[in-house]
Amino acid sequence: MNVPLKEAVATSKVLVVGSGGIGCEVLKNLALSGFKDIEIIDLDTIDVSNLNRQFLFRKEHVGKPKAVVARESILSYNPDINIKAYHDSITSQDYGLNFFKRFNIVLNALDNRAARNHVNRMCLAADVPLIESGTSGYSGQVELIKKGVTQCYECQPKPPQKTFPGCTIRNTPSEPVHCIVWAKHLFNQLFGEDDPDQDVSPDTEDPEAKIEGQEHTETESGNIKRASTRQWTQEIKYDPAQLFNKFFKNDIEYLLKMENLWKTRKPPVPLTWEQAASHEGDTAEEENNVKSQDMKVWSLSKCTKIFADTVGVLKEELAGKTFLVWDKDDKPAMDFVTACANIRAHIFTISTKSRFEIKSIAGNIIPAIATANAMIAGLVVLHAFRVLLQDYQKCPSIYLRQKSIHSKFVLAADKQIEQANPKCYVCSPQPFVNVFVNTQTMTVKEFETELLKKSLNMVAPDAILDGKGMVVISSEEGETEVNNDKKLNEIGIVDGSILKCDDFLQNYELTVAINHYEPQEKDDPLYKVVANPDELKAKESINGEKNGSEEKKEEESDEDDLMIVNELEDPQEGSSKRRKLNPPEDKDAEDDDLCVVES
Ligand SMILES: Nc1ncnc2c1ncn2[C@@H]1O[C@H](COP(=O)(O)OP(=O)(O)OP(=O)(O)O)[C@@H](O)[C@H]1O
Ligand SMILES: [Zn+2]
Repeated sequence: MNVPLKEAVATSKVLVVGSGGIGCEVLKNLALSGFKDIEIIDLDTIDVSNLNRQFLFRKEHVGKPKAVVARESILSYNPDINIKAYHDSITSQDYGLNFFKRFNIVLNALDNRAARNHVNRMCLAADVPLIESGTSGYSGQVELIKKGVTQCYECQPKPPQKTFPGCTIRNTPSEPVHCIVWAKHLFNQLFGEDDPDQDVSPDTEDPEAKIEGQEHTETESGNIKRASTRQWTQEIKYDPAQLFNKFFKNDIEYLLKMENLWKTRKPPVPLTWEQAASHEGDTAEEENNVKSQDMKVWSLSKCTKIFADTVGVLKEELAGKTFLVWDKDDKPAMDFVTACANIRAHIFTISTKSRFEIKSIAGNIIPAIATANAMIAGLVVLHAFRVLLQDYQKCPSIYLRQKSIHSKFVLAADKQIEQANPKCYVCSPQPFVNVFVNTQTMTVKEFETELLKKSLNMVAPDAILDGKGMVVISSEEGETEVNNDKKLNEIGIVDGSILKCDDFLQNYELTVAINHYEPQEKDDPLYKVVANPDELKAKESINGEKNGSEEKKEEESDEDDLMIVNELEDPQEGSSKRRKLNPPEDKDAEDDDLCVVES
């Protein structure tokens, strides 16, 4: 390691987000390469299934917070490191802009898109370089995200995570996976947390099923009864025969009445409890099968028996609890899903599957590979070295992939760093405004009127709380009125929050960073805005016309309460400068950068 790098490593402050498979490896690499100031955050506790690859954790740590144990293990390698652990979600409002600004670099080691999007946006706003990474089985990727230099995590649309339309699941399954998803939904309807999106009964709103001229009527089997499925199940005391006949006979008969669905498809065949229990068709084949129990495809009669048995066991498990959580590793829960998925597959003439196959589909299982995590974590820290020396151009994305006949390389790098997408909603240059408000006393309505409209020249603002994706102010009447009288902090707008604001009536977007501020002296303004005043207006619209805000400026502002400070000034020094500048007689040459809104 050369001297400048050694120094940079020893003096930099690093945040590691996530201490799972990649995070443990990254932490070990950081500790062994001389980093002295590390913070680590993870929301989870240690599960026994983590131990095969998350080597900072041992059996005795199961159930303890990952971040806390990771810190202790790292300190046992090197007690001289200053390392702080947070057992929390990075998306919590406690980790706002000012939290991120404290770091020289952020290293993501996460496993979900929502948290990655959040950290991406915070790092862009705080202008802190972020190294993003991930693995999936034997594949992986490392990518640098640096404001103004590279593309961001959200520059390119990501393929949607695979979901199936509700009507395919409820009305017209055609593949085993559709039956497996339905069976998981059935588990939740009977034993799990109520989720209206997981209805299992026939979908009468299916556009394909609609008969022209016939309005939808509320029917026994259709959407309307949905809410009472659990109640009915309790009333019949989880009687397996009645449950079976509802889901596999009555509901199927109901589906058959939606004749449009079966014009081009093979119609399902309703199945009664008695028929299924005494079904003989494939028993002999099963008996002859030498494979292990998990690899066998159960016969229909066996599925029916297991359905009845597991309903009994799960009913007992539910007693005294509000709901059960489906888990692929919970035997009765997995057996129930296997049985139900195969019974439904039988009804729709879809191929049935072994418990093993159904488990891997139902659990979305892609095995985590320790060596893939280790390679990616090594590359993350090598990228971090270059970033600390500001060698950004030497940090193109690197991909880990399985060796194939097409390529003998396991690691492949892009030729150069990817430029940002100029149309990216998240990172395209957008006026950035720092506002200083008392988040504990200002109401949402006051914020909208005083800040967004009067100070920032918006006419019909929509404001989204970044990271949470929550619309806090809407130009649509009635949509966010409930927020009006709430204090900003009551709806999660706190120091370090970021609001994406868009004007419905003008071509005008702003990113607003919130800073909590309490006036200290009598003549301190109630709030302040730090921005480039030229940016605080609508862009010309497509046809070249200006709109809205010019006139508005004329009529507004009898304010002593507000000042707009040019962003070239240090906002933290605002109050001393303000005192100097507010009274007209104090104005001197230095003040040219400042713009005070006058009445
Ligand atoms: N919002 C978040 N804030 C903090 N940590 C998070 C957040 N979301 C996910 N994580 C953490 O990121 C880590 C990702 O690690 P990994 O992909 O190895 O997942 P895992 O849950 O440990 O393992 P697996 O999913 O394979 O069972 C997890 O420890 C998880 O708790
Ligand atoms: Zn972007």
